[in-house]
Amino acid sequence: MPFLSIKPFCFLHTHLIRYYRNHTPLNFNLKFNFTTASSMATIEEQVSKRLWARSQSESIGSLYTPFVVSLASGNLKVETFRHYIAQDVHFLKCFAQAYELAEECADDDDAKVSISELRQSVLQELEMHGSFCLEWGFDASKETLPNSATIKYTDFLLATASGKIGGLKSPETVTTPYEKTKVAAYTICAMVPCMRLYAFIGKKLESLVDINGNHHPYKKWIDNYSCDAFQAAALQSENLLDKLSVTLTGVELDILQKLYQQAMKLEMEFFLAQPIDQQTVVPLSKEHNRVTIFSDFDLTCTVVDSCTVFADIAMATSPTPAQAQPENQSQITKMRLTKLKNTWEALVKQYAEEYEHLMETMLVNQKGEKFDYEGLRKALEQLSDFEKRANSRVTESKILKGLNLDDIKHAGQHLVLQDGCMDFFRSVMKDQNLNASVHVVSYCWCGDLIRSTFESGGIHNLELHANEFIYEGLLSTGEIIKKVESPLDKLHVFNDVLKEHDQCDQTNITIYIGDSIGDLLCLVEADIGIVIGSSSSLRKVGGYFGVSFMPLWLGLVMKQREHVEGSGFSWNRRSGVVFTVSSWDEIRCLIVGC
Ligand SMILES: Cc1ncc(CN)c(N)n1
Repeated sequence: MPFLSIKPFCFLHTHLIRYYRNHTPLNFNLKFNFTTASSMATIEEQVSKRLWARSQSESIGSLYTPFVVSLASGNLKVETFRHYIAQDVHFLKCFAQAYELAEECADDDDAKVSISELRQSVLQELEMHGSFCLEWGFDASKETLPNSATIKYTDFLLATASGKIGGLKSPETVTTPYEKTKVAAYTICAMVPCMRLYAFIGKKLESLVDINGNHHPYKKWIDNYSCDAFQAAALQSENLLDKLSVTLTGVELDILQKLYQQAMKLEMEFFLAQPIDQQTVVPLSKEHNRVTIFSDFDLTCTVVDSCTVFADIAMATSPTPAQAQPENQSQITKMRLTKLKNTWEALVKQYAEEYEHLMETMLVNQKGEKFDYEGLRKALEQLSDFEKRANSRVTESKILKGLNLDDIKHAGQHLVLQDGCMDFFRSVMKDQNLNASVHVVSYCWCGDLIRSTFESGGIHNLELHANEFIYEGLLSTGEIIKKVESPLDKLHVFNDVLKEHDQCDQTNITIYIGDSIGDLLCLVEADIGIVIGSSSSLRKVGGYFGVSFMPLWLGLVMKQREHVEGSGFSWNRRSGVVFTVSSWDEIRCLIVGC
């Protein structure tokens, strides 16, 4: 089991940092940092930036919708695009109207000017839609009725702009300048995510225009949202929101957050509501009804390596000197604790040194251009031997002796997972269209930790392939039933499972999710290998053997672009390409949709 990421005794600390990062209230800076004018500027910036950062699930969700992926690929049917433009006209007219209402409510002259400028840019966008109609021969008047997703957003926006916001008084009573400014802030807040999202999507799609040799059929649309003027308008709307929200209380900032999230959700639903009459690469659940998912656990699902958890439990299990009564007893306990700590440190040090040496010897030959599966496998055989030796040292040291099963389960229940990880497993398990089997394949020393982690999230039916502690009563003996110790062991598990599944169903598609070198063989063997995180050693070793790393979204857009209607989407095992993601949300969007 890799020790490399071990920082003994930092488990609780990491928990705290992570908890803090996820739970810092939007009004945190207002409470703690409101003394000077310059600090106010930081506060102003932060509201819109924080709100956007918290909307990652919806922004990624929008990017992975069948509509946006097909639009990006250039093969979206023109009829779908026409329908979208007609819906967007309703959306934009309402947007312009909401700006008017917000301008009336704002009491600051600069804010009024800014709102008026933003309104002008919407009118220009509407002109662009008119030019689309001319260029593509659409008759915008043919389709006049907004669909339910469009209505949901326009109703929401107009209600907000009229002061009908949860918890606020009825609109007629919004009379004081303070209350009116608040309504202006709320209204702009319900619009800012739409601007930021389109600026984000515009930039993402811009890079693809070149891939299409500058002949992208929707180039004009992409240019409009990636251009400097639109990017500046998005920023202007954010600055406006930051300014308008300076005087808001904590409760009002919470309302702001809800409005922002609601707008993001409705934006995503707007994309999802576009009728797509063509095969799309996402979500996989639409085209493939049998999916076998494999995932690594340490640092793929978790934020810290489970070695650290066991180190912490071992330290905590050993009584502290203060707890022991007599002086000589206290001395003995102190020595035991020091010995335990030194043993851990020695194990970690030896692991790190040998690992580094192994890396040097593994990568001595000329770096190949082509994908070299056999070379990779041979190199990882060496790594397998090394991992097994390291595990033997751990069991011989008896460092894992005396850990209580209840403590392990408790640690598992409180283990912090990567954002979106638990949601991913839950949504895969409950997706009716997807006949998914889910396997967790891990070097972790103790399967009980993993089981209790997932069970605490309500997940009971995944298949676990990991090592197990041996217990006497509730206490671990320090011995391990070794099942998955190395890259080759992971590959054996993967192949054994697939042998069964492929026999049952040829349309079965396999996905492997991992973060490190130990996952590389499975990553390249799977139909879709997905790397989460940014391990540089994984990229180095992979690159050395000709593995290429491609952002998942880009890979999907390329697949969609190559696709010929009527044929299936083919995914090749051992193609030498693995996909990269920065969050579990991307994987969820790929497999089950947004
Ligand atoms: C649905 C929607 N959202 C945002 C934008 C960018 N103004 C737009 N045109 N359409």
